[in-house]
Order: sequence, then structure tokens, then C-alpha cells
Amino acid sequence: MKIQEIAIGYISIPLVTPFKTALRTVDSVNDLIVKITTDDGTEGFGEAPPTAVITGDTKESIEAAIRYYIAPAIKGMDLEDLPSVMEKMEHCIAKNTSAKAAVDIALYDLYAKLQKRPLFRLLGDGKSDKLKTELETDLTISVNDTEEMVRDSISAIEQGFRILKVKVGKGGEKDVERIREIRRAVGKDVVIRVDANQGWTREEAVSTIRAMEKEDLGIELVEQPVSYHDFKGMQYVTASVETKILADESVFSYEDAVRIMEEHGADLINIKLMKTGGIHEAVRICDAAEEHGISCMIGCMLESKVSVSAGAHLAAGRSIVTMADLDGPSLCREDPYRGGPKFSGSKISMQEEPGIGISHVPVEFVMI
Ligand SMILES: C[C@H](N)C(=O)N[C@H](CCC(=O)O)C(=O)O
Ligand SMILES: [Mg+2]
Repeated sequence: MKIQEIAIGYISIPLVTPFKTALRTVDSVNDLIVKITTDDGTEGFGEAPPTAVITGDTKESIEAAIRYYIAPAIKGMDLEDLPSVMEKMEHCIAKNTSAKAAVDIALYDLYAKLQKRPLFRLLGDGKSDKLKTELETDLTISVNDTEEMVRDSISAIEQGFRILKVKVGKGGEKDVERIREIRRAVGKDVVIRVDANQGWTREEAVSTIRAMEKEDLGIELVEQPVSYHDFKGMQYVTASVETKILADESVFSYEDAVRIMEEHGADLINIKLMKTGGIHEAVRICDAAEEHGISCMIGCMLESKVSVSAGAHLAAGRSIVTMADLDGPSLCREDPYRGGPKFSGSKISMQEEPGIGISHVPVEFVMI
């Protein structure tokens, strides 16, 4: 099957509440959607968010990378030789991981449709007994005043979430207060993950995490305590606290992941398709993590159901993925799509439709 047409469009979905991290505040998802059609008329869909503060990718740069570099490089190629298509895409332009992810997701969607199999079954690591048909995602609690975060946490529990991903990174002592009050309000059985989004210095990270340990706040993990390029800082924090440290913004590529694993820059890794440039590189990271015995999370940026579903397929297929931060659709006020995994509160149920499963994408596409 040859790649015949590539088209792009945009989707805009308001969020239930503003999404606030140490890095940014946003109140809607505004993502590029890509549609790729093969010469037999099969369609595959992908998505990319412009998360400029993390990936460096903007709406304009994502569109330009696809229009002027990726599309001309891969049009006409045979999808059955997927590794060659991926190699061509990787080398036609450096970085631009969100643009690559959107195209990679659409290509994997098509590839699995051509095999008439759901993507998660194709991505399985051979341990068929480990394939998951249901995932549990956490829900993000934005960083705000403590009282508001407590209210949001209680509301998340009332909606059926049992795992909270609490955003901090805005003042160490204040962050300890935030987590203390949330723990007090939700009780001891709720899992609390803490994400500092690079908001602390090394010293602040260690003293803040130790304070949480001293108060026995029961934190499952702390995500990206320090700046993404402070590798020594990541090593220092990981070695200095009992709590597990999860690398997010520090790991984009396979090489980043291997360095973190071999040089103890973190205990765990958060794989996001928008950082890896899609499923192809993400699978390589899962393979390496398996070799090193390092558990992974599959996370998402502020994305809607097309690309978050692709992340769910990867999480379901790979046994080394033990945690899901795939709450993009839950943060959106509406679901404009049809088909694909079912997102119902904290539960994500995989379906047996071929490909990723998304069948209706209400976007005006323009051929490029
Ligand atoms: C949406 C997801 N739960 C999340 O928190 N992702 C962030 C980055 C999201 C963004 O700024 O778009 C993360 O894990 O750091
Ligand atoms: Mg994070």
C-alpha cells in the first residue's frame, strides 16, 4: 500500500478547568490533526499539540515540518516497509518531534488497519499474557492555591479516580503544604504522584521531597524535579531521596533514556509520543527499559483522543509500561470523535477495532 495523500486540519476543544503547571497555563486543546490516505483509500489519523515550552514545537512549526519536509519525503512510499518510512521521516528533518509523532501515529494506525488488527495487539512484546485490555489513568490536579487543589482532588475522587498527579514546583514549602492538605483530604488509599515540571532547584527538590518523606505523605513518585538539562541534578536528587524519581522532560529520545537508565538519572521514565517523535522510537525505549528492568509510564501532553489513544495502545501492548498518565480526554470538556479506546473516568478500555480505532474526526482537512 502506497502513501498517497497527506492532509492536515485543526481541532479546538475547551478544557473543563484551566490546566496549570510550573511551566504554563492553558484553557483549551488546540491541536493539529493529520490524515494520511493510502492508494486503496484507507485512512489513518494522527495528532500533535503545540507544547512550545517542552518540545519547542509551535502550531506553525508543526505544520511547516509536515508540509515542507515530512510529507514530500514519505509520499509514494510503501507502507508495508514501515521501518524504511520511519527512517526517511527521521532523517528528513531533525527534532520536530511533535510533527513526527502526528505522522508516525497516522502511519501506525494505517499499518495496523492493513493487518486488520488493533494496534495494541501488534505492539505487544510477545508476552501475550501481559497484554492489557484495560488501563487505569491518573487525573492531573493543576497547581493553584492549596484550598483549590484540595477541592479539585476531592472532585477527582468523587469522579472515580484513584490516582492523582499533583502539579507542584511553585515554592518548596508551599508544595509540601499542598501535598499535606491533599493527603489529609483524600485519605491514605489514594495514590499521589507529584510532578514538579522542572520547578525546583536541586537543593529545593531534595529538601522538599525529604520533608514529604518525614511527614509520611505516601508519595508514589516525583516527576521531573529539576530542569531538563540538569542531568547531574537529576542524579543528585535520585541518590538523595527514598521516593522514586521519574524522568519526564529529561527524556525525549532512546539515547536520553539509556543515559538516564545507565547513569541513574532517575528510577523511572515517562515516555510521551510527542517527545519521542511517535511510536517507533517509543518502542525502542520500551525495549531498553525492559533490558534495564526500569518501569515506564506512558504520558501525554494536553492532547485529545487521537494521540492519547495511540499512547493507550502502546501502554496496553507493553508489559514494562506499568503507569498511565493519559488523562487528556478527561481534561477536555467534550469528545468530538467516534471510535477508539473507551475513556470513562479513570478507566481506559481497549477495543478490538483495527488500527487505533478512531473512525470519525470532525475536522476540515486541507491536502498538502
Ligand atoms: C496532561 C498530562 N497529565 C500532563 O500533566 N502532562 C504534562 C505536560 C503537559 C503539558 O504541559 O501539555 C507533564 O507530564 O509534564
Ligand atoms: Mg511531567
